[in-house]
Amino acid sequence: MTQSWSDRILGGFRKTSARLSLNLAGIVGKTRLTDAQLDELEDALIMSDLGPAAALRIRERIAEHQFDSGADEQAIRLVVAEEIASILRPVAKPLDIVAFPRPQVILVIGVNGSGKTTTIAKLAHLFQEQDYSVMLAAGDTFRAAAIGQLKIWAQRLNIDIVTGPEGGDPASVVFDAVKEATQRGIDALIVDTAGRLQNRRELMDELTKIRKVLGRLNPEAPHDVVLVLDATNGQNALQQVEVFQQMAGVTGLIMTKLDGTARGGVLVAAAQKFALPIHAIGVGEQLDDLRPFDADLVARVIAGVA
Ligand SMILES: Nc1nc2c(ncn2[C@@H]2O[C@H](COP(=O)(O)OP(=O)(O)OP(=O)(O)O)[C@@H](O)[C@H]2O)c(=O)[nH]1
Repeated sequence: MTQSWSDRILGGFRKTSARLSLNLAGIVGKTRLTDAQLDELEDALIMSDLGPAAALRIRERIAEHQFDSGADEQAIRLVVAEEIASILRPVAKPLDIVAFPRPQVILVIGVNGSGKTTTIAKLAHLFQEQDYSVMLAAGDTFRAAAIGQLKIWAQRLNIDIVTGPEGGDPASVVFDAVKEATQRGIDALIVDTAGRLQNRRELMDELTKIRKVLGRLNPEAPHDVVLVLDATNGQNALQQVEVFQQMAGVTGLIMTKLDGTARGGVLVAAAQKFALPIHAIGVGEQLDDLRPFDADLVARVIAGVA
């Protein structure tokens, strides 16, 4: 039986939600919580991967809240859900195709294994469903397997892909791709990039060069620099945002693998800390497993009131 969308989302946030539940159990107050109870609550939120800043914000909200019918677990959860939603709502922004002139160039970055290739395929599929024409560029020339994987997806999606030789210059692949996409009036050009963080200097040079070449062809390009994060990485994902911010100037995030054993609370921590748009979330390995990011649903699931 296939799982529903909210079941999958539940999957990805179950760990966070369960830990929060465990830690909230037993907190019962009158119209206001005591400082000790607020401390307990704040700890519970931090342990649920929401991060210290979001935890403090939620604590303050609860501290000022007047629980007229008593502060039981459910009443507290509702306030927690509302505050998480208010952290998430401003960052929930789909990736829209608006570039003029076309194409909109979307650079996709992230460490190897984060789900970058699959996310590119899912994004391409999403745009196709919205009747946009899409082209791919295999800018990770470092590994033949990366080029091969992307080719297979392009075939499945029936879209064109520009590739270069293994070990070739990624910037030249991107240059060719933008030229071709421009000539053909393609709406969205999605560019894969290498993700070997262990050699930061090289990667940074590579990304800088790609940006320079793009800028020469179209000063607006890249229109988007989307960082793909693996939700199962928990707090490490936050460090990756910082590193890639410095290297490539991230404009938005997509968090993947929110279906399995993910620690989805990290999404709230990222929203609070970086205020970067979260374009979508990945909840599986299939093409239609990229979903818009629904701030209210995610907030309710984490707080356990869904
Ligand atoms: N469960 C789940 N698995 C995913 C999701 N997205 C990607 N994957 C899987 O994660 C693995 C890595 O995905 P890739 O797309 O190959 O990741 P990549 O970042 O391109 O990695 P490299 O090809 O090693 O650079 C694959 O087995 C994917 O099927 C997701 O949302 N949920």
